Amino acid sequence: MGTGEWHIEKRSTLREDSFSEREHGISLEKGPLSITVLGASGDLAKKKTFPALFNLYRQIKYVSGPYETEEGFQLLDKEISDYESENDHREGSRRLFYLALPPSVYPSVCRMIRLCCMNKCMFLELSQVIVSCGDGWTRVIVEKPFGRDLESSEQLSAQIGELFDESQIYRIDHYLGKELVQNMLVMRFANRFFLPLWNRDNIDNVQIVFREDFGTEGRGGYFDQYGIIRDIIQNHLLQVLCLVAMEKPVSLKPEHIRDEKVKVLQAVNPIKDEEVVLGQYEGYKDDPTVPKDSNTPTFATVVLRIHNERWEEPIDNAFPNQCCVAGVPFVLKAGKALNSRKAEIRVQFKDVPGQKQGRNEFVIRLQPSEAIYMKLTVKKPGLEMSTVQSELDLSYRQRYQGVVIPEAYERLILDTIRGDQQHFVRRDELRAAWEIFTPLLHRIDDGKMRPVPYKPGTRGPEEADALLEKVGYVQTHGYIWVPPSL
Ligand SMILES: NC(=O)C1=CN([C@@H]2O[C@H](COP(=O)(O)OP(=O)(O)OC[C@H]3O[C@@H](n4cnc5c(N)ncnc54)[C@H](OP(=O)(O)O)[C@@H]3O)[C@@H](O)[C@H]2O)C=CC1
Ligand SMILES: O=C1O[C@H](COP(=O)(O)O)[C@@H](O)[C@H](O)[C@H]1O
Repeated sequence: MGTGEWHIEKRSTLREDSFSEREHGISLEKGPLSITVLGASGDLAKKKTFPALFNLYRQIKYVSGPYETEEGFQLLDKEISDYESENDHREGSRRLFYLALPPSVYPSVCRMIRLCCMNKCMFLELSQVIVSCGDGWTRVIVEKPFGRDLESSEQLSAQIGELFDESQIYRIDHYLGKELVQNMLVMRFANRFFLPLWNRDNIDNVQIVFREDFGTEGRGGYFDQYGIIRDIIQNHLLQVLCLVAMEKPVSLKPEHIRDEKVKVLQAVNPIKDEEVVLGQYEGYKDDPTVPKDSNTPTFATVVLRIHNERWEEPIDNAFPNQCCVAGVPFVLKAGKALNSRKAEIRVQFKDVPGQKQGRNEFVIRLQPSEAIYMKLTVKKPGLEMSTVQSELDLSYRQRYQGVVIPEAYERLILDTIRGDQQHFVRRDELRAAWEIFTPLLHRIDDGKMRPVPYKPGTRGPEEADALLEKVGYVQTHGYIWVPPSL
């Protein structure tokens, strides 16, 4: 739905074999399913939502109209109801609304959906007596950024919470749909060799990195209101941090996993200004939609410390006033218009006494070319007794040849249809995420912290690498990776 005239497009129906029952017992429901994309003419819908929907082979109808009035939504309801009547609707009508919209219109759109477009109960054809609502449902997918800070997010949550139950609200963070993000808990908790090492005694620092080699390009107007912390760090990278740092959940049930995520978020210490570097690429303000005095960061490195037994250094009782030894630094780094595109988790282990060659690193590359590798020291092959840096390498393209890794949105939309909220953000989780970043965001919004300029096509501000070094990261030199040939 957007603005302008109505028009309708039909596509082929879903292949019967494209779903299978999930291990945790969620089975395919039957009955007509209507998916409505609100914000259909926008960037997100074009880049992510439609391709994902297309891959799921669903019908897509396009209905345009204003967001604030009932009229358009009544027409939408009629369109969906007609479709449901044309199909076998005895199993219940299932309606999924995907809000690819700015959060400012979420409340009015949700109100209209509640008022006009909820799934219908089924009638006996002749007597018009309600017999059942079948397995019908109405679910709403909402995109990030969900609010601008703690207060606005809570306000939004309260407004939407009056209209829909938590079980109907799917707060999407597409990083949770990425293959290697979904692998994180399996790797951590299903492998013996990680269990005893995953803590402050062995891990020196963790980096969670997002780099893009293009700027805001046509999205300057949107981006300038949010900046890189709200666009990437407060949501995508923080969600990844949860999976890296959380304790083992009681089970893989969505609520158990989300309970642990909330706990770890609540244990994050307040961010210190001296552990933040902000940057803005030169040329960002040339975009006519960006104010000339914009203070918005397009790059940020933020260090988080987690106050719990696993990650925090114990206070040395001999030096109770000693400050600043705050435990393992989790360095969240994101930037636009840099010299490369990648997203990765880099876990760097502490030095081995007497070993000078390089620290062990465990790297999970989310994109591009999914890979998990472990940098380690081995004997250099040959007659001499010398050492060299090498790797244990699980490159997905090589190891899983012919396997298609689904797009994150494809997976998450399917989860919504199945009613599985494991990879979606719960309300209390969102609140805890905003609690971490709101003070810093307000300091930036008030101009108390300013981004340093950096040249597009570089690594970003040099200060960021200096901060990384200051918190303990030691770059490995002399490591050469030889890509395997297929
Ligand atoms: N299966 C696979 O595909 C594998 C691929 N490789 C490849 O081998 C190459 C080397 O791997 P690896 O050593 O892990 O990764 P890199 O050499 O790319 O980066 C290592 C770390 O050093 C930082 N860094 C890079 N340049 C600088 C600099 N000038 N100053 C300060 N810090 C810097 C990086 O920061 P930042 O994150 O900001 O870049 C990153 O934290 C990479 O291209 C990698 O993709 C290796 C093993 C397996
Ligand atoms: O949510 C967002 O993510 C994209 C990057 O997504 P990816 O899956 O390609 O890593 C980013 O470009 C955009 O600014 C942001 O809003």
